[in-house]
Amino acid sequence: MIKFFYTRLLSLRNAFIGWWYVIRTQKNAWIHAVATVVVCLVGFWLKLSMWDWAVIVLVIAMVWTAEFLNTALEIVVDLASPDLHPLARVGKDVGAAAVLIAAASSTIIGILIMGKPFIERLQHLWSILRIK
Ligand SMILES: Nc1ncnc2c1ncn2[C@@H]1O[C@H](COP(=O)(O)OP(=O)(O)OP(=O)(O)O)[C@@H](O)[C@H]1O
Repeated sequence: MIKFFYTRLLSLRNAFIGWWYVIRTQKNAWIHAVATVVVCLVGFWLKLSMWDWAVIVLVIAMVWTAEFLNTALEIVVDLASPDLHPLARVGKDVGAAAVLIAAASSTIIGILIMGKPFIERLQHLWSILRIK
């Protein structure tokens, strides 16, 4: 039983090492991190509903998952094919496409959920400033 929990703890530790590797080495991950913080701050500011948050968390997780899998793919491709190879290129390009699709669709979903309330909030603020 103790061994079971110990090995689960080790797995968790490995997952965090992988997570830190992505944060440390992938420039795209820095963009995702900034986008994640900005989206969460704006979401709190707009007081999004529970369901809106559920969708936002889902699409944020989708982008991060795509980035993590793409990084894993890049590393395995580099390991298997250190020299240039057309198949290695296709493998990496397809991985990059997955991140692109996740990021683009998340942006659209973010705009659909937060676009209208964000503009309404700005208009509200603007009307308060004009009265003063
Ligand atoms: N071994 C290879 N053989 C052929 N083409 C490759 C190889 N490695 C990389 N490429 C090409 O170079 C591109 C960039 O690959 P690289 O490994 O530098 O990814 P990256 O710059 O880290 O990607 P990202 O910007 O998504 O993090 C790939 O999408 C692919 O088109």
